[in-house]
Amino acid sequence: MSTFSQFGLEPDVLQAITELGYEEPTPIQSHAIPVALSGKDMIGQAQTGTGKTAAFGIPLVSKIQASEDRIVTLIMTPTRELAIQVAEEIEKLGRFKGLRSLPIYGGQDIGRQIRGLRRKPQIIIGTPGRLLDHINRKTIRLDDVQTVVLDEADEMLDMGFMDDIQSILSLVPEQRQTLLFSATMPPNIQKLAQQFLKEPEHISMIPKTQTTNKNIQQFYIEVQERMKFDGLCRLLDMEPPELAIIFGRTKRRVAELSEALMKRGYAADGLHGDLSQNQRDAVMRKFRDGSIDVLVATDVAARGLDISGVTHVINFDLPQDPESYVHRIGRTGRAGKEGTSWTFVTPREIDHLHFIEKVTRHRISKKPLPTMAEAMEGKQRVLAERLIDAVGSEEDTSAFKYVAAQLLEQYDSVQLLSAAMKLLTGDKKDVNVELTPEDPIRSKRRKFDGRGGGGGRRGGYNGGGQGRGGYGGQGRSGYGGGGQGRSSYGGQGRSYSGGQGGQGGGYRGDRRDDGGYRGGSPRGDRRDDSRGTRSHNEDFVNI
Ligand SMILES: Nc1ncnc2c1ncn2[C@@H]1O[C@H](COP(=O)(O)OP(=O)(O)OP(=O)(O)O)[C@@H](O)[C@H]1O
Ligand SMILES: [Mg+2]
Repeated sequence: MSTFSQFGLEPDVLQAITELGYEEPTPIQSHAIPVALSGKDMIGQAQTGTGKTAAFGIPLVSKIQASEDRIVTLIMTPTRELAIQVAEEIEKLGRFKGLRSLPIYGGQDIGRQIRGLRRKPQIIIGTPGRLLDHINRKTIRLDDVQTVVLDEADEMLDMGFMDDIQSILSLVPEQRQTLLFSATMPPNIQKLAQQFLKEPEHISMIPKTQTTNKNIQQFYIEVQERMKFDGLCRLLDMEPPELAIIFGRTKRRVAELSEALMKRGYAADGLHGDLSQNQRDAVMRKFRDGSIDVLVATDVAARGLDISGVTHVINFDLPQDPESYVHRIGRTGRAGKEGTSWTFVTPREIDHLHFIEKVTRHRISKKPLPTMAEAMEGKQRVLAERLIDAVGSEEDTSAFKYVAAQLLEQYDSVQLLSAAMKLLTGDKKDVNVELTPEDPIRSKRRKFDGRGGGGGRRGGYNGGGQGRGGYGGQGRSGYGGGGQGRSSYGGQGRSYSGGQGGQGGGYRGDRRDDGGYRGGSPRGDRRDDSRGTRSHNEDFVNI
């Protein structure tokens, strides 16, 4: 068993780790911490919810002196909520050392950020757009940065941040350490890695057999578009979640769906890029403290968010690409906990679902749409539990006792209790709800021959291939860069499992699809045209 003390960390950092409740390092932490401490560039890949934040957070707080009064570490994340969350974890890791960190993200008052910068933080955690804003205003200087972390690096590319990242990194000294993390590493990450990393060590803890987290039970339901909403209500009733995140395809979809759920009596709210940051913060707060139990969101919530108590993820709309699927469902089943995901698929989208299964190398089990009877049964079970809990609790119900006794004298007890339960359900099944239908996702045509090297324009999906030194290198790299610890990026990586090289990966796919698949530019289909040509900003894409 490995322990945190084996890394030779300072007592202040070890104390912070203990306070966070981390007893032993997760596999990615065991492997990544020594490499990051050594100063090497690194690409770290591990499944969702397995502690990648601390895998880069621990070494970077270890390297900073509390007396330092310049920005020496820069962490970039694709979304604001993630910047806030990562900043909180870094703050906790560095607090006994007395380190100062600051999140810098769009939508927050810039004056407030400038005041925060006067405290001379050593660590900045930011989204690219707002970071550039500060750089242009000369409120942030990157001349002294020694370590850069790109969290969710592939998503930043996908959102069109490549130019911004390039501009930002051109201002960071060449002599720096760059770390890149994500649960998924599609081939376009090669471009980023080649440009910004120097002989990176590739550490992948992704097992050959499955890219999604094994703690997540995955189901899908084939359902007509017009039946989705009723299906969703039945699902929520049949298997009431502690907390659930429901993903919709677009901002409009999320707004409509959260509204509709509220109308039907669910404690839900929506999160998407058209809300003000104050609204976004309020929704996240309500979800984290449990005052709502259903968060409806665009892919803005797909990456990195770590909310304890999320038992269910529901893809109301099928995600556009396998990476999005992996990350969305990864909002549950974190830190060793169990989780369940449900995905709605319209009949015309079945091919696309199979494509996701192939790339993630996991069969998603088919389930029938819950029946009304099953939904009702689930609801009744929960109500009965709530009532029994209330009877057993210390709560004072004496004020109702007299009237209860009177009612029981006049009416049948079963009838009375049933009526009370019906009222308690807050059932609003009759409220009319209409959603604008979404077009089905078109399946991307890609080949999965599972043999040979990356013959396609962009190389293989798995980067399997003959070429030495190329992306994908020699090893039988799996999707996203290789089975446990196998070397991918030009053979720089370590091998933890001692695999043999030579064969191409499984679902390689040469990606000679029409129009390219997740290139370096913003996802066309997520673009929100009403915003004109604003670019390089999370507000630009339709999340
Ligand atoms: N060593 C550890 N022991 C116990 N819990 C841990 C440990 N390291 C991290 N955690 C917890 O695991 C959860 C997931 O961590 P984190 O958010 O860093 O995952 P991740 O790998 O970055 O996931 P994602 O790919 O979704 O971003 C967090 O709640 C974190 O506090
Ligand atoms: Mg993360």
